[in-house]
Amino acid sequence: MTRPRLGIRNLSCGRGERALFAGLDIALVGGEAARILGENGAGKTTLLRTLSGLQQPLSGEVIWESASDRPADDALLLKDELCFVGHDNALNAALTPVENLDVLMRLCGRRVPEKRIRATLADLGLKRLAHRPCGRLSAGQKRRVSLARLWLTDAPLWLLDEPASALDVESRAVLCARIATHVSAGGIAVFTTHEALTLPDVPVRSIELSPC
Ligand SMILES: Nc1ncnc2c1ncn2[C@@H]1O[C@H](COP(=O)(O)OP(=O)(O)OP(=O)(O)O)[C@@H](O)[C@H]1O
Repeated sequence: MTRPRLGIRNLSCGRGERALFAGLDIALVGGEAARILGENGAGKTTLLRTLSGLQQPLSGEVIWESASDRPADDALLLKDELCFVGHDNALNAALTPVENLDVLMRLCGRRVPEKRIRATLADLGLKRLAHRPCGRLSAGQKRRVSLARLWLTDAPLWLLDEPASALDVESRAVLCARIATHVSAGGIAVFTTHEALTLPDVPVRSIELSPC
């Protein structure tokens, strides 16, 4: 079976004209995970934004080779190939977890039955909060709602920016297990974290961003 590939070649990224890092080379295939390291402001979020297609690199290239029949040079913003959980939760405070997840999945080109969204929230211990406006949830509860996307998507590429922020120990372990399952099934996960995140039975490559 073909495995997806993510190639990052001689990549230089920045904000405006200013380069944050340069000459980054990474090659990942399905079944691999990468942890992006670097001090505050090193450009970890900028890298994930660039990989997702939300911003252009200053130079270099990002190549996504899908496991499907898509051409190798297709843009990464192929919504159904990518699940990007950003540093912000991207939740509308006035909408409930069920409504927010419905919107977020539609933005990725997926229609997920409400029944499945509710079941996923229940599995994640959020059953009683499923219909409460997200503005009335705690920081960790909001993060868990945002991360529930990882149980609803079948995108092969996951880009996760500080996914464990605000999570308690138990939720962090559940998250790690979910990422490991995704990678073991042939997916690719690229994540940033300041905390130690251990993915059971999955090799994780550490990539340090060095300032220019
Ligand atoms: N919207 C923006 N406009 C201009 N500059 C920005 C913007 N967002 C971030 N920056 C700058 O870009 C640099 C890299 O930011 P980035 O968020 O990628 O770093 P990071 O490695 O993810 O940091 P942290 O560990 O604090 O999350 C920082 O110096 C920051 O000040």
